Amino acid sequence: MEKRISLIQMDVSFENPSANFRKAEGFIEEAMKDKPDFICLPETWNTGFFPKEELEKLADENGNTTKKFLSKLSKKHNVNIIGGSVAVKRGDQVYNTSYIFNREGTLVAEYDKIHGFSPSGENEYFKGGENLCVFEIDGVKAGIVICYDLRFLELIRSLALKGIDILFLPAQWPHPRLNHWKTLSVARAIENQMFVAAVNALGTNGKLEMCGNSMIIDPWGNILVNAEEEEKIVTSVVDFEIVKDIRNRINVFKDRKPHLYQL
Ligand SMILES: NC(=O)CCC(=O)C(=O)O
Repeated sequence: MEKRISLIQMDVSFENPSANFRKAEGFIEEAMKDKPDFICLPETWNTGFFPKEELEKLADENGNTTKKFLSKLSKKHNVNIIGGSVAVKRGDQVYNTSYIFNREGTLVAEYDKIHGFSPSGENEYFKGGENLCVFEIDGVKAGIVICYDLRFLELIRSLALKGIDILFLPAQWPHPRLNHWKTLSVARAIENQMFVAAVNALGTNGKLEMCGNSMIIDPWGNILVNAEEEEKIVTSVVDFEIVKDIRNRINVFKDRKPHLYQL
């Protein structure tokens, strides 16, 4: 089974949700020229990563604006949208939440980022999620994690053990850690023998400069496409037969000895 995946590597305007919604809509329209089955947005594309003083004011109340927006566009274009993530206010907490919509414009899954990036104080401003997220769209079994979650290999192995064939990874990952972004994304693809669709942002937040390099990586660790550091859409075909093939050739999942380690 083959699917076309488009990553929107967007320069996110810091603290400017209305400009970001306009830009995301334009990019989704433009991505349709590549006839994708899946379109993916980056992390906190509504606010940037992340406003501190203005967070509560700028966060999307119950995700209502984002859900309406993604539902309308996925239905209009008959495309599945992995909605990156947005800052969402629920009750008196703010979450870093991803919404996933299918071609019919129906919300099929949502995920709250589990690990807040403590060096930036994200864990103090956002409430961390408590649930893993696995979903199926168009016959594809997928999981999602957000940015800093990438460093927690146990989380991603847990998703792989639930049988996912592709991991979506929206991010706002900055310089100077481009090397970590690339190396860890490729490592997660190789060690779990799955595709990784890693969609980073561009843009600045004070001293932080996001490093782009959105990539689709196959289970052998080949980078099928890389947006480098340009604001643009990149698209690749992914062939899910490769997942079955590599797992037959080098059957890591069969050869594991989990009684000797935690996971
Ligand atoms: N948005 C993030 O979670 C940033 C993560 C990061 O910069 C890192 O892990 O390094």
